[in-house]
Amino acid sequence: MTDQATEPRPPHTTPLETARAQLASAIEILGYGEGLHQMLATPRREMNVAIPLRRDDGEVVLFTGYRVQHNISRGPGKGGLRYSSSVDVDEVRALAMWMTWKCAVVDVPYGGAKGGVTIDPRLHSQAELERVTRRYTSEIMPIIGPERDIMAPDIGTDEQTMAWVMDTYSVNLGYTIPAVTTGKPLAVGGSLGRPTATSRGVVHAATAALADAGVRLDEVSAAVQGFGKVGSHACRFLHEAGARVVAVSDEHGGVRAADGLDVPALLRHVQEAGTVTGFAGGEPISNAELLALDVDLLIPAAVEGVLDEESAARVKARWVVEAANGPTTTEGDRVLADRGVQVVPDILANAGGVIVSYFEWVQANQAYWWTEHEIAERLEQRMLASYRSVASLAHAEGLSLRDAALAIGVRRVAEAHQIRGLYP
Ligand SMILES: NC(=O)C1=CN([C@@H]2O[C@H](COP(=O)(O)OP(=O)(O)OC[C@H]3O[C@@H](n4cnc5c(N)ncnc54)[C@H](OP(=O)(O)O)[C@@H]3O)[C@@H](O)[C@H]2O)C=CC1
Ligand SMILES: O=C(O)CCC(=O)C(=O)O
Repeated sequence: MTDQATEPRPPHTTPLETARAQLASAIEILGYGEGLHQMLATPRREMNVAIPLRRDDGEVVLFTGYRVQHNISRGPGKGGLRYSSSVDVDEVRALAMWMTWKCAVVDVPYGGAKGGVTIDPRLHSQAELERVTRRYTSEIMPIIGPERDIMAPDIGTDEQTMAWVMDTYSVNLGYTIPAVTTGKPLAVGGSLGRPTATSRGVVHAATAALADAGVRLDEVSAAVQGFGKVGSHACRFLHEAGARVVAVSDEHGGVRAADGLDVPALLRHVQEAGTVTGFAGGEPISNAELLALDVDLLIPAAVEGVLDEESAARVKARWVVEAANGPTTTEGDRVLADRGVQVVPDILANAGGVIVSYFEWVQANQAYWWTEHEIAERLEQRMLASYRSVASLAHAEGLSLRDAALAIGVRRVAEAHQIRGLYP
């Protein structure tokens, strides 16, 4: 009999290890050879840049930034820009690889890319963040552009960041080029519906997964980890659809109310306090406790790796819908599968953001703008059609939704290589 207390813990799985293991699983399912595997595992192009910043008080500090283009065979690189003190090149490589499969699964004509700067944006003024963003953009100018690589917001960045990137790029070329970023403010060529698109897509994916089991959203309870751009709107949409949102959290901790949180009041609290903690309409709860709550639907919407072997073993939810990128490690995935938890994978569940980014890029390229209704309708159609093709393959082949989504995404990218003549 094993002594649980003395058994060594498995080493922490990094996002890149998770991404590589997922690719290996898809390669096996598809029966591809080692040459193609290596090509798909390796980023096509990477740039590391040094970003000196003169702080508001005159001190000079140096940051490191990255842009990784994992694959550009189906179109330009596409993916967010992350500002976080924990960003490193391997994390950006993993996020870029996930973008490649995501864009292919929902069939938007892009490859996959991601950027990051190792900086905690909460410790800097807007003026400092603007200088960092402009310097980072200037350094990576040679590899970005509307036909090369298009940026969008991710953790720690927002519409304003995208406006600075777009302006820096445009000023360097001498004319305005809105399509170099997406997730911009409307005033500079942003799209209606982009700020809420990822969250809407998550709720469409959740609705479809529940419907496959004959369950409606207004019958379920939900817990959401992360209350930023994605998590906060996801809570709002779940609440509006009649789901009982019983717990939410951010990096400081969480709040819980068994009968359901008053989400509009919670959103007002966060506007004032900057955190969900201290909300009078709920009891305090830790992030670890939130993941283990007895709810129907669990939505991780924060960072990678939160559902590992240990935390996954405590999950009581019947569905995990991954709003975050890479929230489940390979071991966590196995544990959830063994326990019968249905996981709607990140590359499908959170693709609403890149779908509406694609709509924004199309609109900017045409200089012709769609209505919010048109965008919401096209987003829903594409999310549901993508979910259906993933779920059908999973059903037909006896695969998990993750393996089915990866198989579709990886196969489409491999086909592009083959047809272009790059098949090794
Ligand atoms: N923005 C988008 O369009 C898309 C985002 N994603 C993914 O969604 C996730 C969230 O992104 P986004 O909402 O944009 O990012 P934000 O920076 O807007 O929000 C991140 C949220 O996560 C919280 N958080 C950070 N670290 C932890 C932690 N260790 N435990 C619990 N909560 C934590 C933050 O808390 P605090 O506020 O206290 O710092 C904040 O509430 C990321 O995985 C991102 O890659 C995926 C597709 C598109
Ligand atoms: O909107 C985009 O281009 C990509 C957003 C993103 O970074 C993601 O989907 O992870």
